[in-house]
Amino acid sequence: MQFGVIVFPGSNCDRDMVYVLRDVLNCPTRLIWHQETTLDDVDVVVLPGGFSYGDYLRCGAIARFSPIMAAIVEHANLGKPVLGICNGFQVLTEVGLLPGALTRNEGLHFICDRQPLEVANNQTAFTHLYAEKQHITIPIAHGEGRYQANEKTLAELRANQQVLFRYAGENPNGSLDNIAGICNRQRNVMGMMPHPERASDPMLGGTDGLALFKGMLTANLC
Ligand SMILES: NC(=O)CC[C@H](N)C(=O)O
Repeated sequence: MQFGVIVFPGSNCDRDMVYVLRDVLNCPTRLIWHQETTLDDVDVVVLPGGFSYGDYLRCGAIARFSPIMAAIVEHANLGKPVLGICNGFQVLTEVGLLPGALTRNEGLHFICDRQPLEVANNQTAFTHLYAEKQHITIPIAHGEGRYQANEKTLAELRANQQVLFRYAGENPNGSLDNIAGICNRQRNVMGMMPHPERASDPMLGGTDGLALFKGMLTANLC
């Protein structure tokens, strides 16, 4: 199973992601510059965190027009897996592969902390190695992480069990319904604001993120 990690101008978590996938988990992984236009050799697409295009306009609003995005939309529409972390989650909502939007944090500050999360749904290819309602700790680092959606979208997310992670304890950014991560209705596209790649090596102080990547490897995704 080959992973492709997309690099936009301003991405800064792409190497961390490659380190986890290639060095920690031994998976074939390649970086994909945003100007590439095909994903033929890639099974799983990962959009990493960062500050694509300097977060101008809104986070992810410009990256959404990068040449590689057409191939990513096609990949997703074929039912193949796509994972977006933080800025990657923002790009996925901007391009319409995930519902809702990420807006300025309630406190209007960039926040960087270790954050407790609750696993809201473990019945997906991404989360099946976690226990239902398991509490984990994953770092957050964002300025626009406040998840928002209209009533209809929120009702659909709940009805279809598309909320995969919720903030536990204090809600750090004002996200609706404490939402930290969601998937699409078909369950092959997922996005989350916290950074599991920063919690996948004991050297970094925690390994609670590793089950997400291991889950993808063992889920028979492709
Ligand atoms: N770590 C990240 O990916 C940050 C995303 C984005 N630049 C924000 O501040 O919200």
